[in-house]
Amino acid sequence: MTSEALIEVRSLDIEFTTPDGLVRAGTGLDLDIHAGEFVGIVGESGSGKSQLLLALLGLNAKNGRLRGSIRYRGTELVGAGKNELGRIRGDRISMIFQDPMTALNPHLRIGRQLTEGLQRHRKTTAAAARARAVEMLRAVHLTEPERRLDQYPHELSGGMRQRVMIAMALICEPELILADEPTTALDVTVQAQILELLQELRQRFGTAVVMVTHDLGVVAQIADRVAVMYGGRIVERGDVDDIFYRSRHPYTEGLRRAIPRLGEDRAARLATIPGNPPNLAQLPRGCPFAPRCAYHMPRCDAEMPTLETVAGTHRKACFYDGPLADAPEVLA
Ligand SMILES: Nc1ncnc2c1ncn2[C@@H]1O[C@H](COP(=O)(O)OP(=O)(O)OP(=O)(O)O)[C@@H](O)[C@H]1O
Repeated sequence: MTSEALIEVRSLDIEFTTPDGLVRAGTGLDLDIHAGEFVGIVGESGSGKSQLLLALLGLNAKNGRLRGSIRYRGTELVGAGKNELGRIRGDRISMIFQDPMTALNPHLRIGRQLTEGLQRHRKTTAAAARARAVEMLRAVHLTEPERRLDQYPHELSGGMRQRVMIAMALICEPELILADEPTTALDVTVQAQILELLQELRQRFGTAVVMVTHDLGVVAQIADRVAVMYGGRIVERGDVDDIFYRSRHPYTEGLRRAIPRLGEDRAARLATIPGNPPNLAQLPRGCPFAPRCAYHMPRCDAEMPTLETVAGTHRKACFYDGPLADAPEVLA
């Protein structure tokens, strides 16, 4: 892995104008993504993870606005024109979604969908594109790749469709793949296979991956670095071990407790963090996690803590400096 930054996000705000007021899906986001690394972005539903991912591709709703800076190899993406974004999107940076059915066209054969991006971004003959599509389907371990090209998405299982999406995302050999909950819609066994596949392909092609998930356990297995989001902010980030074994943010502690463990009742586990995430249209003045935080202090209601260095590249945005209740715990 090199230390070259592919993406530099600085002071990024992601806002939506709505009848209920301004929705702040992202506030003051700072993040670097280096060539070849696997970055996990974790948080509960509504914490702004998906919007951050979409912002990296300049994809934003009509009522949305980006402020701040996102540089891809030095090129500013905030405010970039359609042509510039179009050149990067699908070619240098591509995306995998949670539900392959929303990204795959049900009326088009797999082969056509796979080769479309290649033919748009590269001058490739139909025969060469088809050969490349077969090669990619092999790379994602789909059996009978030639036959798959002539099939429609509904003829494949959910896991197979996700493999097709990964093949589609990889076909132009992007430098970065953005994956939004790519395994959530799949059953546990297939989930593990897809994660393994992403890891294998990353090593083989040297592609960086940013994966969004609500499950800290998923990124534990696979990520090099992790950013934890809450209320549209990154509240803790660091190496995967910083976040798992040396976490210093009470919210991360809550997420860690919510990781499925063998023999545990799922319903009981999900109740680990009491209360609800904040309404992004009515964020409090202080720390948005304060109302749910077991380490809450009066100062937390008045001021928002900024990301401070814990050690090395480990950062946390929290005024509480003592040990967390489960700090010595090592995950099984
Ligand atoms: N076009 C829009 N207009 C208004 N609000 C929006 C728009 N798009 C997203 N939001 C809001 O932005 C917030 C962050 O959404 P986002 O999808 O990034 O969260 P998330 O952490 O990925 O959660 P999930 O796992 O549910 O997707 C949500 O409250 C959502 O309602």
